[in-house]
Amino acid sequence: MWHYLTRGAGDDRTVHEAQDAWNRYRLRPRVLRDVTSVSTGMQLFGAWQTPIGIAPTAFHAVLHPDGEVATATGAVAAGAPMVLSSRSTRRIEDVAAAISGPWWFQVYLMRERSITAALIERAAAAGATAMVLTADTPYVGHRARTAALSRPLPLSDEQALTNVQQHLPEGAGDYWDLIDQRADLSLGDIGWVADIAELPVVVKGVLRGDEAAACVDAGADAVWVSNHGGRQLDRAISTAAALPEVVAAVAGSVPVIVDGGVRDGFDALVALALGASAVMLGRPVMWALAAEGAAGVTGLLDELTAELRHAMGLAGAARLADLDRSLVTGH
Ligand SMILES: Cc1cc2nc3c(=O)[nH]c(=O)nc-3n(C[C@H](O)[C@H](O)[C@H](O)COP(=O)(O)O)c2cc1C
Ligand SMILES: O=C(O)C(=O)c1ccccc1
Repeated sequence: MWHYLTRGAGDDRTVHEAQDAWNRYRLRPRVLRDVTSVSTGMQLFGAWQTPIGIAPTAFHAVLHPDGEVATATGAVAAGAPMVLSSRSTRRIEDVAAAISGPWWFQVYLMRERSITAALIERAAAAGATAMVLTADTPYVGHRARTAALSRPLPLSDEQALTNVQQHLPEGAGDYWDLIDQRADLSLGDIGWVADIAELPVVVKGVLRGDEAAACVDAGADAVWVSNHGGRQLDRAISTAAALPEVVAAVAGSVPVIVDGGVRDGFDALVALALGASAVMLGRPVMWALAAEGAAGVTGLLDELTAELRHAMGLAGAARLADLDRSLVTGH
């Protein structure tokens, strides 16, 4: 499990660079601003108390007996956005029941489109307020080092198939093939997801300005700068390096979200000042879930949010809207 979570594709070059890349920026604080009360409140396909949220990650039942239900419970208590993975080990409806407010659903296009469509419909019916289409995984990254080190995940077929079982065609032989990733996903799929869900679509896994602009032209309602935590294309650039180019290219037409190597409130502050509207956490949520369940997830999100709030005040920003590009230098 440790290897599955921590490592990435190839030689882990992209994984190793992720955290250092945020640390290459430095802050240019404002002074003599009233920072008596600092708010981290944020609106993005829902209203939240913090712009620090939960990136979609697979198979939470391996980390905690309550799986994604515990993660969702932890997110709600922190007022943080949560993105539920297509590879959730808890039923979409059961996770949604743990959340009274908004949440987002991550879409993997599976080989059998009708299964993906059914998951999208169920998520929308259960109260999701946005769809996150993962674009960087036409097939899963080559994780040879992990494979050499790891044993199979302690995950039963029943857990892995929780959400798809009911949609498998009668007598389907190789169902693993039906739910595997599609390699032919395209810009047209943004509209495909939007039409089924009747909800905004975020495209996750964008690392270039021109690609972000193409997504917006194709109807994306937000773009999410991500290299999938270094698990897809090794030697892909860091998200800290890619973010400014993407922000410049979309020029305020849609919100930009970012993840990858964000580990404290200062990383979050840098990302928000560079123009991100929200900053998402992958692995840290999994550590917190494994260690302390829902309370661990809330504790993690609260701690990073408190750190962000304190740093915002010292940088002279009382609201997220006060954060701008002039606050950061470097890279
Ligand atoms: C174990 C693991 C499973 C993941 N599963 C998914 C997934 O199901 N869907 C998806 O879009 N991204 C998935 N991701 C990528 C995350 O959403 C996110 O992009 C990445 O973890 C962010 O980097 P960080 O872990 O450094 O915070 C996964 C990442 C990890 C570590
Ligand atoms: O491991 C991953 O990063 C991931 O996104 C994934 C893809 C397919 C199945 C499970 C997880």
